[in-house]
Amino acid sequence: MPIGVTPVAPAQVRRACNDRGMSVVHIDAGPGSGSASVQTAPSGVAVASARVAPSRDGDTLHRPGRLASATGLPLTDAALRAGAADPCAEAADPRAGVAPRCAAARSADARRPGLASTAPFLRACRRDQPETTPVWFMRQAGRVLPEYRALRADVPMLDSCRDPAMITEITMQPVRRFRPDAAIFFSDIVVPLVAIGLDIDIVAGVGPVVAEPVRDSARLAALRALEPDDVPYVTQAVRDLLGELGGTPLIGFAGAPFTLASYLVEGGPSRNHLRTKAMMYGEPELWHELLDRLATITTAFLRVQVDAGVDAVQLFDSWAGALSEDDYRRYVAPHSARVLAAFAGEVPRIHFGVNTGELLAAMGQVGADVVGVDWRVPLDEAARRIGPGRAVQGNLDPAAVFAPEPVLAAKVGDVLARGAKAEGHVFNLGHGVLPETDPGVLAHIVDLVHAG
Ligand SMILES: Cc1c2[nH]c(c1CCC(=O)O)Cc1[nH]c(c(CCC(=O)O)c1C)Cc1[nH]c(c(CCC(=O)O)c1C)Cc1[nH]c(c(C)c1CCC(=O)O)C2
Repeated sequence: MPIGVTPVAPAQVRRACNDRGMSVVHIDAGPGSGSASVQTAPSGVAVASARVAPSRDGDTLHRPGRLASATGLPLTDAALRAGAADPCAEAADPRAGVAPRCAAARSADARRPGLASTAPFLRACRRDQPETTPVWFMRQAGRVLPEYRALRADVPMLDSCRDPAMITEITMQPVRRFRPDAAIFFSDIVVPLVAIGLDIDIVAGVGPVVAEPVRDSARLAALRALEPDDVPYVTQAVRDLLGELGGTPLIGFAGAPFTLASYLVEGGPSRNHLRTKAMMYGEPELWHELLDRLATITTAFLRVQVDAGVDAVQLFDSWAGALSEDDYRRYVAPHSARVLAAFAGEVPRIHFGVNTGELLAAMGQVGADVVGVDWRVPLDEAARRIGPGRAVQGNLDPAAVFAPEPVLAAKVGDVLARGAKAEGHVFNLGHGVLPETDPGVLAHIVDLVHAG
């Protein structure tokens, strides 16, 4: 159902300050239209959401950043005219000698204290044994959710990745629905490359498409270092999310140098990575310079996320499974190792690739605390290959969601039993959620995992 365009009368506006230090403006758009709210973070960035009358299938849409259509005003104008400037400031009374609630909330915008020792996801990453096995899903945000499809209906993928309100809302959608043990920051692996000026589009059903592939040393110059100012929306969205998430940890992520290189050299998704391997074998100096530049960009992109407060990072080397172990160790591992080493001892580092059964030991050795495993190798065998000192993440076949419930439940039970033999286990799918997946089945899997 479309959001109405009822103008907002002053009498319908209420101001408040929530316990996360955000100024909140509630706007009641009148009977049958639902309500809208604008939250202005201490930084001044406005986050809007609208509750509209339920649609026919009973879903309520939360549409951040779309308050323009709810009120007929641009988002920031709506916030300002509603007087959202800073009610928290009014609440502060320096003479009272008591920190106002809002100020306390503001100071808590670093990683949340105590979470590392309480959140099952973070405990499992550190090879502790929480009471329940933590679970989240790669690609849990996205097309399986009707509320995501509604929000993204006329917004290009990369635009949504550069809008803090959209990032926050899309990251929160699966958290509200499935109650997983971790949220994953909504973005894409090409976002840092776009941020430094590369012409890349994400084409629906295809993936990233690069206008000018990087195939010679002249094009390498385009891969300049990424500065925090290139991605202000990432910093802002992570900060806003920390306030939204309560006790749920937030995972930041980036693409690993090899997987990014494959997109850049091929110009888009590739089955056999022919041009990529041709450069790797034929021009090893150029190859290593390319991966070195990508490692620098990836490290900087993760640094922005970690400094803003994410609780863990996942380095996606989705296509590493295209390589033999020897080639992986020679041409790829040193660059991934440099990225991961930058965060040693700061936050848990998860390293994941698909079809990496033969690479599991090598991927563990590049500096991961947790090694992600696809569905092809049973987790107990995967843990044996990875060796001591690492937790595992995975590894239900993403297609198992289409199995009859008893078969699905048995498969979940098998993953749990084998994962219990590892030093730490984070339940996940063996790769991203498939677009045809019924979200209700994902919620059921969360329940099955938590029930043990
Ligand atoms: C290889 C890769 C990409 N992006 C990513 C990887 C590594 C993970 C993996 O192995 O799948 C990482 C990624 N991309 C996205 C996330 C969001 C967080 C999450 O919920 O996991 C994450 C973690 C959003 C996205 N990234 C993309 C979508 C779909 C875009 C849309 O909804 O139109 C989402 C939600 C697009 C994308 N971006 C990419 C591909 C292959 C595609 C799919 C193209 C398609 O089938 O439409 C590149």
